[in-house]
Amino acid sequence: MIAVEGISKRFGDYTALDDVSIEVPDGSLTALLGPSGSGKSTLLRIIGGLESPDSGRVLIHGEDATSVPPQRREIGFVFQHYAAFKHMTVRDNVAFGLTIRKQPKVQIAERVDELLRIVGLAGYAKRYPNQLSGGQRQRMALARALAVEPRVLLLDEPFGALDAKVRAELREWLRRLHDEVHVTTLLVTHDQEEAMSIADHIAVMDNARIEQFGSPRELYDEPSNPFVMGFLGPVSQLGDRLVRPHDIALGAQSEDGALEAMVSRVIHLGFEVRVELMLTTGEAVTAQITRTEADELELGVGDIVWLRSAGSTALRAERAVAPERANDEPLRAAEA
Ligand SMILES: Nc1ncnc2c1ncn2[C@@H]1O[C@H](COP(=O)(O)OP(=O)(O)OP(=O)(O)O)[C@@H](O)[C@H]1O
Repeated sequence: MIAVEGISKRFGDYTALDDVSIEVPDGSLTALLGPSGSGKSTLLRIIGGLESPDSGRVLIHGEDATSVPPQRREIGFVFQHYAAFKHMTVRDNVAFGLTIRKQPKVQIAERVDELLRIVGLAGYAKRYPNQLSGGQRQRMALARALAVEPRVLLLDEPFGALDAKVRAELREWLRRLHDEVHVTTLLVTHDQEEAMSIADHIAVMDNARIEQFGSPRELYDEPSNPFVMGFLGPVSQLGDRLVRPHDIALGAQSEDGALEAMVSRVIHLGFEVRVELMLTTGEAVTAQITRTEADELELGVGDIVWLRSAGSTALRAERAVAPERANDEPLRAAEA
């Protein structure tokens, strides 16, 4: 387990991390998710020992690692732009950490073969880094980081420089790799879909703090505040409530507690239909319903419909923090 306790970090008078605590369960793939500048990379770099905190502690498997140099933390790193040795083959790049540790040649060869197989580069051992695609280079980087059997893998936007299609493929690939290797992994990303689709746990960061920590489902269904709710998916405001567009039910008849609205646009997205509406207050609301529901209502622009919140995920719009979570409650993952 990686535990971060009360870490703060300032750069001049800018606060990059403000009393951050988090526990990353053993063997999990945990994402640090947040907008640019929220402090994700700084937290990762402090865990890796590339940056030192002003206060607080980093515990790796129960040992205080706060002042242990990075090379002795048994950590593997992969960054967005990986600096490979250009004059070395893929095989030698992957073997690098083992070679400098002077391990027996036969053992190195076996381990490298296995790693190249795991990352799907078995046929590429003799190539040079500039003969690989961007995605292949990042997979080589992963193999190289894993070669020395780190206790922890730290990934900082490892697919950030790749195009959307390759990103999506590598994301699935990383999940499968993690299922095979099970090394405790922390992934920095600003992409909520990436975090939601592969992480066991997500820490949502904003303004130098962790806003919420939990499974993707917990965060989506029970966001503790409007920031988390909005960062993980679309949000509509219905009266004084923030709800998910797919949690808005549309009816043709007026009913208690429902809000009157006029249909301003109907957008067919295949199975789903996005309905843009205008409340009597003049506020715009977006609802997402199924094609069947839209057909039953025979929705057309200018129609009057009645909206109510039908889902369980709703926050009061003016409230910053949900009442069930106190501010000082420690952030930790649910039992796996
Ligand atoms: N060495 C440094 N010196 C001064 N300021 C820094 C330094 N490193 C980071 N910062 C500042 O700290 C803040 C947090 O940076 P950090 O890189 O941790 O954010 P991030 O959430 O990872 O964002 P991004 O996704 O853009 O990398 C930023 O405003 C950044 O400018």
